[in-house]
Amino acid sequence: MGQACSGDKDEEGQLCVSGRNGTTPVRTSRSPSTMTARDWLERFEQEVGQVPTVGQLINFVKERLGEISEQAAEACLRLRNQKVTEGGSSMSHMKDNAHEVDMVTPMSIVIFGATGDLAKKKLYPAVYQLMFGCPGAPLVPQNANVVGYGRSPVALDDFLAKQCVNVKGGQKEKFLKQCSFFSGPYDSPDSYKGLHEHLLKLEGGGKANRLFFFSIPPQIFGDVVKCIHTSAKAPGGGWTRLILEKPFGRDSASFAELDACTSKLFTEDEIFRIDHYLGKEIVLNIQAMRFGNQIFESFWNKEHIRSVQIVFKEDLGTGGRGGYFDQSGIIRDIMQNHLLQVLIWLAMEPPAKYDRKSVAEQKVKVLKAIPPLKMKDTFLGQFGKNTWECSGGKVHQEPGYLDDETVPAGSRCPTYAGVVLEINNARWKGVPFLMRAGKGLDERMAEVRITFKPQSFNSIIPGDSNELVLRIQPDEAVYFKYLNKVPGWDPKRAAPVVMDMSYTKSFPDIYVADAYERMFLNTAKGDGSLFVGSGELTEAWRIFTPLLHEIDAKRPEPVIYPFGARAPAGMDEFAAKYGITMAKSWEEFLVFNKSKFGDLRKVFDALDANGDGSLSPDEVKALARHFFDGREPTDQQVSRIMQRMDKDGNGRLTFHELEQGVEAMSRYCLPGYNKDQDFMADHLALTESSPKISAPLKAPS
Ligand SMILES: NC(=O)C1=CN([C@@H]2O[C@H](COP(=O)(O)OP(=O)(O)OC[C@H]3O[C@@H](n4cnc5c(N)ncnc54)[C@H](OP(=O)(O)O)[C@@H]3O)[C@@H](O)[C@H]2O)C=CC1
Ligand SMILES: O=C1O[C@H](COP(=O)(O)O)[C@@H](O)[C@H](O)[C@H]1O
Repeated sequence: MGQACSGDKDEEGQLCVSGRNGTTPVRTSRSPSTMTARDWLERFEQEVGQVPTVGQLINFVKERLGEISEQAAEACLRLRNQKVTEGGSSMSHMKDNAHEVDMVTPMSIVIFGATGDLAKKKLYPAVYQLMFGCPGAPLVPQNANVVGYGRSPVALDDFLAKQCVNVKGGQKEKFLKQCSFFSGPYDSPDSYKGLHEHLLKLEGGGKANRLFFFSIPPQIFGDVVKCIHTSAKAPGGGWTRLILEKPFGRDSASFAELDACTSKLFTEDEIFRIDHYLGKEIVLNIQAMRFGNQIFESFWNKEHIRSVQIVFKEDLGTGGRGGYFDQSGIIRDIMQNHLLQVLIWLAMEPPAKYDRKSVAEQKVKVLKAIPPLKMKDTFLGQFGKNTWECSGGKVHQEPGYLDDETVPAGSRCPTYAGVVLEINNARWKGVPFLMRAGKGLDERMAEVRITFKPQSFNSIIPGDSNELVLRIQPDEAVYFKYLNKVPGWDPKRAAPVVMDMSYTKSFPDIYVADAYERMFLNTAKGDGSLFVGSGELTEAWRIFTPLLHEIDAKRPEPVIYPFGARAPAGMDEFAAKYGITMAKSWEEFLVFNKSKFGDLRKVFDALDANGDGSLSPDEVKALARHFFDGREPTDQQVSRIMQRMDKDGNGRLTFHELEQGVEAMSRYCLPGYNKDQDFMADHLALTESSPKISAPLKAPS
């Protein structure tokens, strides 16, 4: 019989786990008879590379010791549960003592391109948060030196007033005192000697750690890398780490050149290629969902999943930076990096461990199974100008892409693309992965939509496919659409409902860090598991380069869509070729069901609780929820609906405004849709018997 050492609790409250076969060889320094539950847990994680389930852990001990006592099993259970609730898997970016920030050695953070847009929008605010602003701050030393670097001299106060305008918080003054600026060319070793002297003074002249952020155009990366290497590396044995912003080249050849130049001078452990989507909460959550639960991994495959959509939408154009955008286009700007990274984390096999090397291995492996993209599996669009009426009868005008003065006349650069990827491995063969991304659309939104395969038993109670949606932004959420019986006499009457885990509801008041905060923090820790490896970039460019070269050479004509559209005309049909139905917007449901306005009136009246003939934004939310995809629209979506429909601008929507709004929205909803959709009728049918329309059925929590 295995036994727990009697009442043997160590200071952490763990019972010793020992067994009959005390001679079983073990790798830990302790003998099996003295191994604690923690030792066994660690050993499991070392050998298997994940946090075990309780059963796995007990079997693991049994296999090695022959038996395990009940008491000892309980100790394992407690410890394992404690570890899971603390968020304590060995996923290094979640909690990993192997990667700690050195809070003692002086640290300098140098931002190349400090006068630029990214530095202002993201970098200075992120560094401030880590030093002073976020819960638990400081997460990097508060006396870190934050040094901006740029080509032209600046007056420091003016520079800080402009570039730190987005830094918000009570300790801003203290932070600004830590900031300085150094000017010089990017390609002169002498200038970097000057930078080195400047840093030495700030650091005190001894050992220091240095983090260099490349917020500059990639064509000068090579010069900067060389100059840091010759003249500005960290002194006294401190670490030197480089964070490189995308784009990492524009095709296979240019990436290889860039990579050769950086990796000749710095090791892979010193290079942190950033993809800020990897720092977004929902993207990070893919790993926790897949590998921290029991159910997801068991249906994460071609037997159960019919298609995967990875979607990025922006309601902005190119904002006068079209000249820059025109060099890349939406595929290079969003797909080859951000959306592909999301795809990788969704599709890769579990890594043996959550360290940089093991993660990179699995990422490369899944990429190797993806054949190069083909033009026939690609849809291209470009936004044109549009005009619409909004609140108070004001007319809103949006220029088209070609109206941007910085865009070359007649450019065919795609601002929208849809591409379908295949993954030819045992897990995914035959499952289409549709990526679609666009600027100048109806909303800012990014999501993953996983649609499940109907199974033979579904003929008993037919209905729509289940969908698991991971909403990356705005309003992070995970929700699951499934069929639920409608309360009442008919046992077969079921309707789609939503099991909704929105972060604001499930984690109220929790601090959601900006992606750049995490990326700075992980670099300071030396944890590269969330950064992009050289091997995976080689593969990523192999997949995209032939298509990009063909687009560059042949300049296919993109489909022009009006600014603010949900998608270009023809995109739904393109998706349908792969068996994929793109989610409709709330407005479209209304537009397509105009003929049922009588019913809309019923819903409107039912929601108009005080009977004053108008709906408040909250009531509009309920209306939208009723017709949309079952879940609550975000505040942003509701304010957009109000903006478009509330013509007198009084903050309430009359039925007349709603009707007119639907008419106006018909202009957005492009021809070619199936006008006979009966979605609205289905939903109304559900509520016919109920006098008051309320939220859709609440899913069990
Ligand atoms: N802005 C964003 O939202 C995002 C940007 N990125 C990437 O981050 C990096 C920086 O972006 P962003 O701040 O928008 O870029 P900017 O165009 O604003 O340029 C940043 C700085 O680089 C310097 N610079 C610009 N052009 C040149 C040039 N031809 N030669 C030498 N130096 C130049 C300028 O600084 P100075 O003249 O003072 O030396 C400029 O302030 C880029 O690689 C971009 O692709 C990635 C994701 C999002
Ligand atoms: O990398 C880029 O990302 C932004 C969108 O980032 P998000 O975090 O706001 O989703 C995009 O606007 C830009 O064009 C692109 O270069």
